[in-house]
Amino acid sequence: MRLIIRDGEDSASLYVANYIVERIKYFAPTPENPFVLGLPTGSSPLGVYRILVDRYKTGEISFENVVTFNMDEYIGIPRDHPQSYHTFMWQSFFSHVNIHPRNVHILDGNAPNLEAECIRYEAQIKAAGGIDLFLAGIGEDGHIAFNEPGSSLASRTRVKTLAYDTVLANSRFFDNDVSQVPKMALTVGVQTVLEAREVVVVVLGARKAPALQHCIEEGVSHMWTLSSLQLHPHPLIVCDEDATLELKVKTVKYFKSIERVALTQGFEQILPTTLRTSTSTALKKPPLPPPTIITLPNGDTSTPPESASESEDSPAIFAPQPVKSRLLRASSPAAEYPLRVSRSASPELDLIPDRMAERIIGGEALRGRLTPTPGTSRTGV
Ligand SMILES: N[C@@H]1[C@@H](O)[C@H](O)[C@@H](COP(=O)(O)O)O[C@@H]1O
Repeated sequence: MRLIIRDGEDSASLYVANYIVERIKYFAPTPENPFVLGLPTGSSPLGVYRILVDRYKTGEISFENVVTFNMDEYIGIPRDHPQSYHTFMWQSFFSHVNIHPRNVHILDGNAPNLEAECIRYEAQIKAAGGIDLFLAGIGEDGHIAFNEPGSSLASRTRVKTLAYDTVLANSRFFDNDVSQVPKMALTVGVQTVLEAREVVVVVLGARKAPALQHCIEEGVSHMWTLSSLQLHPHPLIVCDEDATLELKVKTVKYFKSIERVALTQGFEQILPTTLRTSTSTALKKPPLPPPTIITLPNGDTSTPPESASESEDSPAIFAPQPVKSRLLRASSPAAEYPLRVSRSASPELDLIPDRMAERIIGGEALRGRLTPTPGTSRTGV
């Protein structure tokens, strides 16, 4: 985990914007090998977007070959609603730079089949070669995207109910009227974020201080989903002084000293650029075969999510790699840990057999009162 602390919002935003510009420029994206950028909404990234727009206007950076995927979108408000994330992104950023509309991806919170929309989104990310850099903000409850407390750390893009704290916090954008705030959203999952080659989080202001403290100083917890970044190989959090208010003095000094020492040694507190991003197309994932169309129970069609078998095969670490933890790769725990017994057709008997009774002297009488053996009936127990 790298934590960069700046005096205020402006200097923190400047750091993040410079960082993104550097990443894109070094990557030297082309139409065949675009830079894939994950993007957030909220007030935290606004300063970053402003600087990126300025840099574009001065000719320093081009978004011609940048593909974007937004983190989330409300369900049920019109796409052109002033507070939709579509509106936010076009007003704050996309309209001011040379990005191709076809390269912009934002979840459709009005899709006729929301689950199919989520599956499609994951497939689009995979087809783009994965996300090179995911920029994020956080909620006051430590959520990343809309992965509210209690979200699975193996979650993927899905429909999510918003926590009351989030509805309350976001009511400032809806005339402070909680009743107007959508209660559900589509969001990329924690796992979707962790699979980005690099994650950069901007955390501003005292109201984010408790969340930052939990995520930096405490353990990984589904109650503070940003803390999952502790499992990512290349996470960077950039915050202002106010956001550090709940951190121990020792923690703040430690992270500041790392940056200072790195600078006095003549390098930034980042991995060598050549290790982080490559201009070689060979390092990108190969294009996917045409997606298989599946028919959902309600008759809609969609593409299936890819199995978790990929990404084991790159021996050289040239670019930031997706998380390989077995736990975090488990898109389906049931598939990851198959039962050794054949599963019963009856849900009542669909349990792992417990043969403890066999090990208890005189346990015959107990047999059947413990977890049933598949194929036997509980009748008469
Ligand atoms: N879904 C978004 C998050 O992605 C964002 O990080 C958060 C913080 O917003 P702000 O930066 O305005 O505090 O707002 C919403 O909940």
